[in-house]
Amino acid sequence: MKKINEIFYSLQGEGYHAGTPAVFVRFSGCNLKCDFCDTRHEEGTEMENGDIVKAVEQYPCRMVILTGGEPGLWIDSALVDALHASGRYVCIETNGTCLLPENIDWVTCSPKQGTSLKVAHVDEVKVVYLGQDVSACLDIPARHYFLQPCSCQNTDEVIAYIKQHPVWRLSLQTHKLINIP
Ligand SMILES: C[S@@+](CC[C@H](N)C(=O)[O-])C[C@H]1O[C@@H](n2cnc3c(N)ncnc32)[C@H](O)[C@@H]1O
Ligand SMILES: Nc1nc2[nH]cc(C(=O)O)c2c(=O)[nH]1
Ligand code: SF4
Ligand SMILES: [Mg+2]
Repeated sequence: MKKINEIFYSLQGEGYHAGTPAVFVRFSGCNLKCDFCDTRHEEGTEMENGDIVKAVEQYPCRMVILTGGEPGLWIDSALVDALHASGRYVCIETNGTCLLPENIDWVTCSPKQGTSLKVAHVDEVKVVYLGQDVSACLDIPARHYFLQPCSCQNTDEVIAYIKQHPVWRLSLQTHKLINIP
């Protein structure tokens, strides 16, 4: 059984796949307590892998985004296999502190200060930028490096930093700008 906070259909708002229709599976609970966290995730309902796949199958898109809370606390290769068998492309949003199954299609890692990473494979690094030293995040091997303003509040600061350090790209939380989930 896995504890699920919500399953909803929207567009990926952030990072490399921004604009892509996706079903979000939000797992309950997290091992960190980031001051800036914009998500309520503690409440939840217990679901089997089959129930999760059935809920995802209500929607016509190919992309599924496992998020939370911290989905790495819950997920296993059997869930990812079941989503693959249902024809889905499986992405995860993770803080990187958990070992993940290797069959996930796309890993977005958002490292948090003072934590050590256990995630083995990362496609995109996406850091919430609040003026901290982010240079060590570039040591994580990945295909893309994004800085994301905190709740769309400090975009000017993020743009200025990126213009000085052009290995980074801007990720806006576009869903908040257009008022969708
Ligand atoms: C809610 S977290 C869930 C997944 C995982 N726990 C993590 O932190 O990556 C999803 C994404 O939202 C980002 N995030 C959380 N609060 C934010 C905020 N106030 N502004 C911008 N991004 C935020 C996280 O850094 C992460 O990239
Ligand atoms: N539209 C939309 N895109 C997102 N990308 C990552 C999200 C998350 O909370 O993990 C999120 C979210 O909550 N909504
Ligand atoms: S790791 Fe992710 S879900 Fe957990 S508190 Fe931080 S931003 Fe929120
Ligand atoms: Mg969110």
